[in-house]
Amino acid sequence: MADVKKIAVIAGDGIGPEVIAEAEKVLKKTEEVFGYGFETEHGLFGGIAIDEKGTPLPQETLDLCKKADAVLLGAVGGPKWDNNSKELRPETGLLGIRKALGLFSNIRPAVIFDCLKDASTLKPEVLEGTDLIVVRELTGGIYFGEKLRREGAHGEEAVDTCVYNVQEVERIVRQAFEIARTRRKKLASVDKANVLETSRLWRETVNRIAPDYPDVELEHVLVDNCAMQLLRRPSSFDVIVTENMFGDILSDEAAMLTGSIGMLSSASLGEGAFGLYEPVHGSAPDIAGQGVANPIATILSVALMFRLTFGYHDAAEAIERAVKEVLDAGHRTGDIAVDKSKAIGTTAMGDLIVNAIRK
Ligand SMILES: NC(=O)C1=CN([C@@H]2O[C@H](COP(=O)(O)OP(=O)(O)OC[C@H]3O[C@@H](n4cnc5c(N)ncnc54)[C@H](O)[C@@H]3O)[C@@H](O)[C@H]2O)C=CC1
Ligand SMILES: CC(C)CC(=O)C(=O)O
Ligand SMILES: [Mg+2]
Repeated sequence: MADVKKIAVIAGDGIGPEVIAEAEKVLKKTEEVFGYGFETEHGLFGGIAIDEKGTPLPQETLDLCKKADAVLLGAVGGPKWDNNSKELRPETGLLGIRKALGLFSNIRPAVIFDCLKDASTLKPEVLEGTDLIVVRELTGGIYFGEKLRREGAHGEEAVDTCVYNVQEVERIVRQAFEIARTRRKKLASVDKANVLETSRLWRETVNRIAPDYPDVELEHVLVDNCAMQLLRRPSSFDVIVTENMFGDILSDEAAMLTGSIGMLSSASLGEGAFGLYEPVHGSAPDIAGQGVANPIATILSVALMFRLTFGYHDAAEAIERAVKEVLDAGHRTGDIAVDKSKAIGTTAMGDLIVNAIRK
């Protein structure tokens, strides 16, 4: 058996534990089929950690993640904690873990499975050939800038500050150029440089380093236009690099090209091989506890973990092949089913994929 990899599993809230259970079955099956060794340890995180430990990100959970080779995360949040103070919000734990682990780069691939074209709200001919990656800056920008409430001339005011420095922009943009080099060699840098100073710094930085990547075709796209072009000509995008909030919003939009946000996986990376892997979706309180969530985003996040952190390309391919095989055979969870009456549940979808994993 290859050396045992330590994986910290933090399932979180809502559908988090439901989709993580299926991803863990996939881990186990790849152990059996490929002989890789995994040691998983669970940590409390998000709303459940607030309830049990009084904080969304307990120190022991952070320590568990730091000791691990990779982290598998479900999702956090829910109405129960929506009116809590900032420190006691599950989402604060999510931002905190990304920052504490130095995960500045969030990679979100949106790949269309041919057999799911009818599940998208877009016409199949618009989707034809769509295969893009959103590279989202993850530890800067308005989500992390100073926030305050104050009394203004017209009553209470709220302030969110957006800050980016050159180093933060340069490291994510270089990574995006490198990723583009391994693909169709096209990079769209998305900003709002006609209005925002942080975006002007972003664009200047992109233009300064672009000559280092003469083989990559660069376009600058304003974020409002990008939101529109993603629906108009999605197949023309290859790699999209953008700041934290724009990337958050555009990747949810890109998810709908694939048919459902339940399909979109993500990797959050820093300088080394260590990574945190999670679905792009949230805790989906509207369907939590019903056993109907689509586990594919989380299962494909395991494939990303194998490829990007462990270099287990054979197992990553086997998982992706298994997902395709199951979808090609017509199996659908409710979010991607055209005929909802034939939809299967989370566990059934997980079992089908596990059974389809082979060398
Ligand atoms: N990474 C994380 O942990 C994230 C957490 N959140 C949190 O999640 C909570 C809910 O946020 P929403 O805005 O509702 O976004 P959401 O992504 O949880 O749900 C949006 C819609 O997509 C559906 N959906 C999401 N994942 C699905 C899946 N796997 N299978 C089938 N349908 C799925 C939901 O049922 C819902 O209708 C909030 O507390 C939010 O802060 C939101 C986004 C990311
Ligand atoms: C707390 C939010 C930033 C979570 C989210 O929407 C995301 O990371 O996609
Ligand atoms: Mg989001």
